[in-house]
Amino acid sequence: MNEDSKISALKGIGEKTEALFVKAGIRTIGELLRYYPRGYDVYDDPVSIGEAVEGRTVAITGAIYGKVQVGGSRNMQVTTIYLKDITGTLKVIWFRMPFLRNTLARGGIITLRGRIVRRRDGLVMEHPEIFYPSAKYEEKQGTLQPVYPLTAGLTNNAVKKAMLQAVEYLDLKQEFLPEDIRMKYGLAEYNYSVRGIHFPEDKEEFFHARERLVFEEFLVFVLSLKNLKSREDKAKNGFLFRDQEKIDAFLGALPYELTNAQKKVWLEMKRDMSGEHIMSRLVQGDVGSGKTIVALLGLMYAGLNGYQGAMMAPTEVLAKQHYENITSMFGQYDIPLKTELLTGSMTAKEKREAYERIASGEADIIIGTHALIQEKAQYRNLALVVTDEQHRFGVKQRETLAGKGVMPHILVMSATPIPRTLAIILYGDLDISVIDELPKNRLPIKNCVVDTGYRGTAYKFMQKQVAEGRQCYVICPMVEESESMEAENVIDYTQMLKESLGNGIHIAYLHGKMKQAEKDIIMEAFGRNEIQILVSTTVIEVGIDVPNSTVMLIENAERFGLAQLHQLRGRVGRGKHQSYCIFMSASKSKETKERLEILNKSNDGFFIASEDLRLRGPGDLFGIRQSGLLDFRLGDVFQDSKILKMANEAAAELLEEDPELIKEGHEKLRDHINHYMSEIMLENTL
Ligand SMILES: Nc1ncnc2c1ncn2[C@@H]1O[C@H](COP(=O)(O)OP(=O)(O)OP(=O)(O)O)[C@@H](O)[C@H]1O
Repeated sequence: MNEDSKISALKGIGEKTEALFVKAGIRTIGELLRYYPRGYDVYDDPVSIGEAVEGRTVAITGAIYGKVQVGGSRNMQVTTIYLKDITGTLKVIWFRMPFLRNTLARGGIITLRGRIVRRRDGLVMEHPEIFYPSAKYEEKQGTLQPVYPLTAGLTNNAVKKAMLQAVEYLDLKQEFLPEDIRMKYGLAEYNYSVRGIHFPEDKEEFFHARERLVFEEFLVFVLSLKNLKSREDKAKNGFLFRDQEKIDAFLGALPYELTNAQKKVWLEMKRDMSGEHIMSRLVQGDVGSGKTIVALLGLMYAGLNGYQGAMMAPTEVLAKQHYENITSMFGQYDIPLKTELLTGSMTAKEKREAYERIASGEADIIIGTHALIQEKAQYRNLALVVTDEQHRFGVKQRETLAGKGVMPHILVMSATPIPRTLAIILYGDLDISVIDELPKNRLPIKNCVVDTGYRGTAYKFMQKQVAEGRQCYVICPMVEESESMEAENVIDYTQMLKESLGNGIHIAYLHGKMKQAEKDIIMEAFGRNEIQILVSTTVIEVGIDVPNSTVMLIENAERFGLAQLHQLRGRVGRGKHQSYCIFMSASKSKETKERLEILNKSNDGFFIASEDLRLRGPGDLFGIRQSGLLDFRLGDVFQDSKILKMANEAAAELLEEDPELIKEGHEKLRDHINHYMSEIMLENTL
């Protein structure tokens, strides 16, 4: 058995379980080993009730006090007990587990491990794991138990069981980092690290293991990027671009003037596209800074010069939004270019017809999702691709397109405020432009951080804004237990909001489990102001642009990262009306207040990102990754910026000494990079 063996080679994995693993992208032992935990349950020593702090997950040993109660609604039965120790009494609840009643009714000493939250009647432990009798806790005490990202049907236990076996077979895998690099940067060995990331004995082992794996991930990334760059440096610009009067006329007719920053970027793009080499440019700009219009100018430039331009959006909702805006602008400003939409959810017939118009050159500007670069999409003369930073679209896509013999100009848009030093490493293959100025007509968003007692006032405020013709977003409280409950939760919340606000205001909801067509209908209606209040999960966060919306109410703001809150807030303040963001939080903790205060004070993405990092501190690596930027499996470019810089330095040294990686001790690393590059290619064609 080796890393390429199928996972069915492991004990206890039959056909059904294998199918579940495959659904999660795990076919081989190697893929299983790289399926890293998304967090850990830390089984710390039990604390007393008096020491229980809101927001923490703790273990508490105590006596079951009084009767077991089962209440709540039929859909959501709630089992309640009281736990008592010498420092106090704590309420404990479980959802949808009425059968616990019999076990708990026996009374006695028990250990419970769960999250402490604040409810109306004080601190409550929610849905804890039960150790009964309490001595059972000792078996787990002091350990870190992996928590894996799961797809429907696959349990954490199933992954853990398979992983334990895979880790056993690890010695089959050889170290591939060159020994001198491992020594210089003090990195742990591969075997130790893989074992340590899945089943760390203690926190120290976890940190060492993680550091090595993050380094390895960054090193491979940086090396492939440099590899790509050296190949691309030579790419000559085979297109002929001439200035287009229609673009100047278009700019003159727009209801606003471009900001100086936008003008500068547009000039840089024009220079690139008519220059000697193929353009590879990243445009970085804070939320709402007006990146879309700049991208559109690029697309028009391609189209009016007789070429095709394509724009790839990260979600279907966004692709549709761009398609509609661009199509209507072309109509309004008399731009003789034909637009085409291409997304995964279109019917086979619709897609076929779109492919035909793309291949024949009838379509000039093509807007869509991933589908844009799939095998069947053959372009007539594609000269520009605009993409989004998400999912490393830039790198993957270039490889795929190059594989089709097409070498278009590339423009990557990013709203992530990464400091320049990091951007240069991460986008080493791109030139960087920054839009560092917001449109002039903008009024800064007014922020406030409030507790849930303010909810009624917030609703009245939204009512008033709607009466003035404006629109609002409400980000619903999150449900951590499960995705399907999230949908239910949004629906319940919407119902409650309808009851509070009465008829006359159209309120609709949006969540990740809805079908694409349903989401489209809602977003389009919201765009036309037929819906005034949109209740949503965070699916709304990227790029949605409805400038008439002026209120963003975020429930449970304490549960989001600052960067994400900033993105959410960016959905308002996009037009000429004064906008407001209300961060509502049930938490009384000082840390939460301090964090939210940063958003209250500032609307500047760069400042927020740096403050967020400062507050969290470099040791705060447990649990969920914060940014998820660039789709790294383990590394977080913000929190692991030191490791990223180290890996970059190591890559530069390596390539200087051995540019082709052919010297002794480097072959395994080279194989690994080739494997990584082909993985990227594979993901593209799936
Ligand atoms: N120079 C400008 N003056 C006034 N309004 C502008 C200007 N440039 C863009 N806008 C408008 O500002 C709004 C936001 O622009 P856009 O959607 O391009 O932002 P963005 O940078 O893509 O933001 P996000 O990252 O949040 O998607 C749009 O409604 C757009 O029409």
